[in-house]
Formats: sequence, structure tokens, C-alpha cells
Amino acid sequence: MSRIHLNAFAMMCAGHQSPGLWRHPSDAGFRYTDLDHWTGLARLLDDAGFDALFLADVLGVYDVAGGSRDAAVRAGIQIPLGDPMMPVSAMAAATAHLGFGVTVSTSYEHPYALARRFTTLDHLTKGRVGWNVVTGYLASAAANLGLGDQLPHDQRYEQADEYLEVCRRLWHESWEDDAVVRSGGTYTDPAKVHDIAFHGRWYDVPGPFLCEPSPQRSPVIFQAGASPRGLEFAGRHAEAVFVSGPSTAVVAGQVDRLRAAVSDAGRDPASVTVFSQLAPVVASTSGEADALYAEYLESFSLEGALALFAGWTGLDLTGIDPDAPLRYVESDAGRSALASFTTDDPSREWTVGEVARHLAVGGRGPVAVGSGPEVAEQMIDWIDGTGADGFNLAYAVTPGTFAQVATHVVPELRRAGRMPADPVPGTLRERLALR
Ligand SMILES: Cc1cc2nc3c(=O)[nH]c(=O)nc-3n(C[C@H](O)[C@H](O)[C@H](O)COP(=O)(O)O)c2cc1C
Repeated sequence: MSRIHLNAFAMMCAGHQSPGLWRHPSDAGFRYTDLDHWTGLARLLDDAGFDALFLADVLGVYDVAGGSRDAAVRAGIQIPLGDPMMPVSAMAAATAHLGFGVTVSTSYEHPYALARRFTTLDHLTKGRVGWNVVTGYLASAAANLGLGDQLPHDQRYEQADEYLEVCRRLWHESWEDDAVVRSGGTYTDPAKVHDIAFHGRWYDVPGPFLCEPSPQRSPVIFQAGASPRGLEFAGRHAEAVFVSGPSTAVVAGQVDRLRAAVSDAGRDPASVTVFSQLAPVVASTSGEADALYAEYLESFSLEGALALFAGWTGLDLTGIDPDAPLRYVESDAGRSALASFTTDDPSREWTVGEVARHLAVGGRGPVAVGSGPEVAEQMIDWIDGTGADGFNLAYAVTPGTFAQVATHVVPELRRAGRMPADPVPGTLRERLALR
């Protein structure tokens, strides 16, 4: 009976994974520019025993659907959007144990600068930071950063491999543990600060690193791409992985392929913590939860869902017959999102309309609707049926969804022996110290 880890999944915007639900009267996502919104959410999660708050990010606008950004802008699909690193140190100051996973793409920023930002955050959070390493999927990001087109899909991962090697050397090979001596006239012993002398295809970093070692030395490496090349990357680098799919069959396949990739890279497949995406809709009774779910669906924006899906997959479903079956098409956007509704489970054929409606609450993962005991049971069944280690909980409304989980679900998971009664102390890496 394994422990179930809990992450909360959010983004520095009003509309993350539930298109249009900012219209629901209980949603406070529009307060994302207010620091109190973030420190309040962090406290709620910390008190409830969540392991981490995971912040997604993109650097582009969703302009694939209909060849225009208007639908995404109108429906508030991940725009307007702030920088997810900014609220983290304030949230850390407001909490004792909660970890923070921050998404940053390897496609748009030099590793020398990013490695320093993560080390700084690791110091300021006392070792509670993780990095969700993504390669991006929106061509608009590359265009606005002056790069023209994105690199082709698999090449982005090649660049990411090199990117992580630069970071690893900066974090682990430049400064010795006892380099800072602060004695006599010496602050730092120059003999204990080393050049990394990195010369690669994309990056040249002679060294040394600018930062002294932080509590974890490097952020916990999270990863979330499940295409074949994405899995190879995860196998090599990931300590924790986010997966997402609409059924246990799809997610169990993703988890199996991921653990095989970790094993192929010569690592222990059980050493990687897998978080499966799920959107809980929970209330005091199952009747109330059903009513809440019906209310959420009334706020759903179909136009927004199509904009989101097109950005993720490169596939524009605007104007396609809703009863037409969805088919896999290779693109240079993300690949596993489309695969999770097509090739990952050939026994289940999705229509275009079904997929769009599936995205209404919490994106690509399942929705668990019910009372606390009912949702806890669905979550336990999902973990036992997929081989994942925990959940990345997407919200319908924020912070309401997380408050409902704290009140109704966490006590049930504790009663079932799947969550510890008290917070596990230590750095994020120690807290995730896996099974
Ligand atoms: C739960 C989850 C969260 C993700 N969050 C982000 C994100 O914040 N930013 C991003 O650019 N990609 C994000 N992705 C996308 C992946 O990291 C990856 O870039 C995408 O799936 C394309 O890679 P693939 O073709 O290997 O699947 C996320 C994926 C999943 C499953």
C-alpha cells in the first residue's frame, strides 16, 4: 500500500486547465497578480499536507486555432500570464514544508542565467524547489523571442540534454562544499571554485558558477513530455514525472513506458516519482458534488478548449464535425497530448466533440466527482490501476478546489494510510524520497 503524493497544479494566470471556468462565481484565479492570492494558496496547501505546488508556464500565445490568437485571448486561455518564479520566495516565507515546482523551457533562455535563478530560489526556500524541464510547443514563443521557428520536436530534446548537462556541471562541479570559508581576509577559497570548461553544440560555458552550493545543490528535476524522445530524456534526467491521460489504460501505458526508459538509462525505475493529473470535484455529499460539476460545465468555454488543444497538439479542430473521430497526426508541437486520445488506447475512439468536452474541467486527465470518501476511493483505485505514485491535482476553481480537497479528501487518504498524518520534514528531494 504505497503512499500517495499530492501536488497542486496551477499557473500564473486566470485560466489554466479549465477553459472558461474563471466565469464561475467561486473562482478567484483572476487574483493571480495579487501576492496574497499566492501566499494564501501556499498556506492552504502546506497545512493540508500537499508535497508541492507546481506552476506551469509557456512563453507564447495560443494562436494555432483558426490561425488567430483571438479565441485564446477572449477566453483567457493562459493569457494574461505572469512569470511563475516571482511568487515563489514569498510563498516559501509563508510556509514550512511545501515544495515548489517551477516550469521553465530549455528553448528560450541561456542555462548559465537559469542555473543561477534556481540556485538562488533553492537558497531562499531552504531546499524546497523543483524545476519542471520543458522544451515548449508554441511556435509563437520562438517567434517573439527572435528565433524564427521552434527547433524541430526531437532536436528540442537534444538541446535540452545539453542544457541539463551545463546546469549539472554548474550545480555539482564548480563549487566545493567548503569553498566559502569567511576567515581572515578570505571569503571564498579560490582553489575550491572550479571552471566547468563546457563546450557543446549549443552552449559554451567556461565557468565558474556564480553561486555557492544551495541546500539541494540542484532543483528536483521534473519532466512532463511522454513522446518517445521525451521519454528518452526523462529516462536520463527526471527525478519526478508528470503524466496525463483520460483513462487508467492510457496512463498505465505511459507509466510503464517511462519506467522502462528509466531502466534503459541504467537507473532504478522505482526511483522516479510519477504524478498523474486529475481534477477533483468534491463536496460534502455526492449530490452536492454532482450539482457543482454541472455548474462548472455551464461556465465551460468550447472556443477556449479548442484554442488550448490546438496549442498543445498543433492540431486545429475549429470547424471540424464534432462527431468526426480524432486521429493522430505528427506535428512539431507536443506529441503525447494527442497520442493520449488516439494511439495510446486504440480500443477507445474519441470524437472531436468528446475531446473538447473532456477538457472542460482540469484538462487532459480524469475528473473525480463525489463526496470525500468517494473521491478518495477513486484516487486510490487510479493509483493502484496505473502504477503512478501520486497526483498532480488540476483545479476547476482556485483556491476552491484545493480547499475542498483539504477538507474532504485528505482526511480520507490519511484514514486509508495513504498519506502521512504529519508533514514529512526536509528538502523537497528528501520529502519525495520516494517509496
Ligand atoms: C501535467 C503536464 C504539465 C505540463 N506542463 C507544461 C508547461 O507548464 N509548459 C510547457 O511548455 N509544457 C508543459 N507540458 C508539456 C510537456 O512538458 C512537453 O513539452 C509536451 O508534452 C511535448 O513533449 P512530448 O511531445 O514529448 O509530449 C506539460 C505536460 C504535462 C503532462
